Order: sequence, then C-alpha cells, then structure tokens
Amino acid sequence: MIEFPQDSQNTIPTSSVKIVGLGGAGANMLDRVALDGLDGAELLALNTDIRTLSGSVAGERIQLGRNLTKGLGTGGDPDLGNQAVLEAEDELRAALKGRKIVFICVGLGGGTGSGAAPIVARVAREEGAFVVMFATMPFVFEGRRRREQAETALNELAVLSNALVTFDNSRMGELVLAKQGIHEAFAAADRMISESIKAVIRLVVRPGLINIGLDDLMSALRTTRSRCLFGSGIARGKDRAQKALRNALSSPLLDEGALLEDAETVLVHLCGGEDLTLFEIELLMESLSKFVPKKAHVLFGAAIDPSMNDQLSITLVSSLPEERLRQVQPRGEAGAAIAPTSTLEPSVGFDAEPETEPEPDVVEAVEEQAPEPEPERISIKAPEVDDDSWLQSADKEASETPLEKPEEKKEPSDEKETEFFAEPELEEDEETEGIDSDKDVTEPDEPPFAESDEEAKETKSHIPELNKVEAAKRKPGETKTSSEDVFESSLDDADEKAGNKPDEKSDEKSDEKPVRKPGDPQAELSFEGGPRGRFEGASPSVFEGEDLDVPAFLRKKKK
Ligand SMILES: Nc1nc2c(ncn2[C@@H]2O[C@H](COP(=O)(O)OP(=O)(O)OP(=O)(O)O)[C@@H](O)[C@H]2O)c(=O)[nH]1
Repeated sequence: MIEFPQDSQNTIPTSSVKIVGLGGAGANMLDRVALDGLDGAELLALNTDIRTLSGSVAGERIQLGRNLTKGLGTGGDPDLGNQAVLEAEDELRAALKGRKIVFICVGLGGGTGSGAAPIVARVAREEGAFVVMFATMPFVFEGRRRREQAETALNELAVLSNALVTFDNSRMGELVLAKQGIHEAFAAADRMISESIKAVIRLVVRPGLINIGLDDLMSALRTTRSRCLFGSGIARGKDRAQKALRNALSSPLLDEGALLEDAETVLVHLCGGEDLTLFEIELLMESLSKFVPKKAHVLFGAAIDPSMNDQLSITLVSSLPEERLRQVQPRGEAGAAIAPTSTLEPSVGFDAEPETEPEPDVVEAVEEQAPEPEPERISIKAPEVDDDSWLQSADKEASETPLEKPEEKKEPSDEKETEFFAEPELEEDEETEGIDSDKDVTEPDEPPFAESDEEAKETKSHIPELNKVEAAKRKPGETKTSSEDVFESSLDDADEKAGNKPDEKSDEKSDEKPVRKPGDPQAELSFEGGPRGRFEGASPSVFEGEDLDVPAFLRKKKK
C-alpha cells in the first residue's frame, strides 16, 4: 500500500541539523559535503590534529585532546582518541545542544575517529538528537590492526547510533579504476557519502509536496538486527524518472534492487524541479513496484526544489533482516555485492529500541564470528570529477540498461573476489612477483599499506598525479591536505621497498608542479625547497614547540 501523508509530519528546520566531521577522514567528507553545496545545515569539525582542523571548511571547529596530544593526531591509537574527546566533552555538548538530527562522518581504523566516535554519538543522543552515523571501514591493504580497530568501534556505534551507515572503503575503491590510486578511491567514497547525506537531508528536512518525517525514516529503518538498504539516484532529460530509479538501484547496497524483494517497509522520496509531473511520479512508482513486495508498506514523499532545474532525484531507504541478508548472495556484474564485513550486536533504534543500521552502500548488523569481509569487484562506471559529466554518463548508462527486475541470483564467483589493487590480466608469475614469501602478510603487526615491491612501484608511479589532485584541494596557507599524509606514508613505503634514499625521493618530488583549479587565485608553494610550508614573510606555525609546517609524518618519524 502506498501512503500519501497529507500533513507536514515531523519535518525539521535545517537549523536543527548538524553535520559533524570527525578525524582526518571525517574532515575530508565534510569538505566534500560543503563543496557539493548544502544549504543551511551547520558543519562542525572535530579533530586532535590541529593542522587538519584549521584547514577544515567547517564553520565550527573543536580541538580534541588539547592537553593530551598537543595538537597532533593520535598516531592511530583509539584509546588516545577516546580520552581526547572526553577532554572536550563540555564544548562538544554545547555545540550539539538543541539539534534534532546529527550526522556524524568518520573514517574508522585510525585513533581519533575510532576512539572518539562512540562518545560523540553518545553525547548527541543525550542531547536529544537522532544520530545518523556514516562510517567508512578501512581498505584491506591498510592491514589487520586498522580493520580490527574499526570493527571494535563499529560494534559500539551500532548500539549508540540511531542509524549506522557503513561504507567499506575497499568497495568504494572499486568504483574507480584500479590504476587511479588511493586518492581517487577516497574521493569516490567521499562523493558517495556526501550524496547519501544530502539525500537523507532532502528526505527529512526539505519541505515537500508530500513530506517524509523522521518518524517515517525511523519506521523504514526499524527492525531488530537488520541492516539498512540505501540507494540514491539522480538524472535529467528524457526518461529521467526511469534513469534516476536505475541509478538508485545500482547502489552497491541494493544489489540492483534484488535486496528490496523481502523488504517490509520501503521509503521512497522524489525531488525534482518545478517541472516535476504527476505522470513521472506514477511511472516511477510503477517501475519500483516490480522490485518491492506487494504487501510492503511503501512510504512516499516528494518535494519540489527549483534548484534541481531539470533534474530528478530518487532516494530509497529500507532495511533487511539479518537472517535474510545472510541468504542473499552477492550479485555479480553490474550489480554490487554486499557481504557482511563485521560482527555487530543488535543495533539500537530511536528511543532505545533495538534497531537497524542503514547502509547506503553497506550497513551491517551481523553476528559475532562473521567472516572477514572480502573485496569484490563491481563494474559500476567510475563517476567523473566533473559533476555534470558524471550525471550525463550515469544517464547514458541508465538509458542503455533496461529497467528490469533481475530474475536470478547468481552464485558468487571467484572472479570478482579480486583485491583492490590486483591486476586482473597479469600472468600468474607477475602477480606474485616481488612478494616476500617469508613474510606472513596477515600478521597483526604488519604496517598499514603493506605492499609488495611491485605494488609499491605501482603506488609510487601514481604519486605525481595524486599530488596534483590533492594540491588542487589545498586551502590557503596549507602545505598538505590530510589525505596527503596517508599518501606520503605510501610513498615512504614505496621508496623503502625500492631501496631509495630519502634524498632520491626529494629529487623526484621537487619536479612536481602542483596544479590549481582554473580561476583559483591562490599562490602555490612547492612541497620541498623554497619557504617550506608557508608563504614568504609569514611566521612559522609553532605549537607547543612543534613546527606545524613540517608534515606530521616527518615529525612523527623524528620521535
Ligand atoms: N573515505 C575516506 N576515507 C579516508 C580518508 N582519509 C582516511 N580515510 C580512512 O579513514 C581511516 C582513518 O583515518 P583518519 O581519519 O585520517 O584517522 P583519524 O581518525 O584522524 O585518527 P589519527 O590520525 O590516527 O588520530 C583510514 O584508515 C582510512 O581508511 C578520506 O579522505 N576519505
């Protein structure tokens, strides 16, 4: 039954919404949200690392662990992250006071995010907010320690958040071509997270023709021990309704709509420009009905937003009981597969009821001793950096693909269980070349970003390109973005493996010319040489005796 609520329900003003970016990854996600444009919602950045914090676009920033880490990151220690946020709890509480819905963006696996996220969620809940957590899980190549730290935090967050939406970075990484490297993979994940946040905000905040409120959202997500299904698509032009639906269903979390077939409640929200027609809505709902069981409760909302122009967006939110999830095998090819990536206690819903975790790409609520997540290859076309071109390519893809419910589930095949950086066409001996057979690569103590020599060379060969991308994102006065820290670590590893001396590396890097976006007036500093890390005439940024212009990884190395 499709329900058309006539009253305004519980829609909330944008001013009651706060988006929190926690840690380095959270700051990048927040930047992405801001770049993509989101009117009204307040942005709050939380970090131990003062350099990353000061580069954040957020209007509000709180330094965590001022006395504990003295402006530095936690070096991957969640206990430090936990203590650091407790030091700033009062400030945090004041910043979250009176908010009805709080989105928390965090990359799990490091110290600040993993250690502080549960406390941030708790404080937000105590202040009466509905907490939606968007968390990324580390790449497989980051090593077991990070994965374990992430899963420990995830278990806590499943209990503390109202909705937990998990993105596996490895899976997100597969949205880009393997050769595009770490930065593009992060960027792809950040774009998807930003889209998801905007879609949920569109659902509950934007006043619509037919409104969906928090009640509806919760009802769509509320089942015991379930995980959230989430898909969002946007399209323009002829057949835009069909195309938008196709795009939403191709979300890795929906498995081409197959995961909706047992859904009990499905929330559907449409948003279009002033030219949105009733005919389009009917067409879209008819197509969607092929993917949703007849007895399902379909909650429908629609909004007109003149800024959408000729675009139409559709957001689908539902949840799938855990038992059902286990039966669903990943679908190959264009669909994305979802495999449980962690073990979770029952998640808790609004008003302390055990509840769901949403995942726009993966939300999980599974049991202890669940299998380790395995990366799967998916063949969704990589979005272009340019939004419009991405939209056009998505449109084209959608229009070329018939919108039909998949009839058969395919058994997972070994073929798509390919590691993120694996080269599918390599000969067998090439694949193994350079791997140290004496080393147990699953050792808990292996360093993050452990790579074979070949992979190390491969990573290194992307560095100039990646640096250009990151350089274009730097803010005035910033010598590096936080992602470059991660990247520079890879560079170090690559150099070490290649047997290069530090000065050989410097020579290579000094040739790089950072690229600015057209029209951007900001001057550029070269990474090495010249007035290091600051503009000429400016004083060094010294904090607690630390020269913050020296990249964090170098400072950490000195210790
Ligand atoms: N999607 C995405 N993930 C990221 C990004 N940067 C880092 N990550 C992931 O987030 C995890 C945590 O990294 P950070 O957020 O930098 O770490 P932190 O929480 O600030 O913790 P410390 O630096 O250890 O204090 C990493 O292991 C990566 O998997 C990013 O820009 N986008």
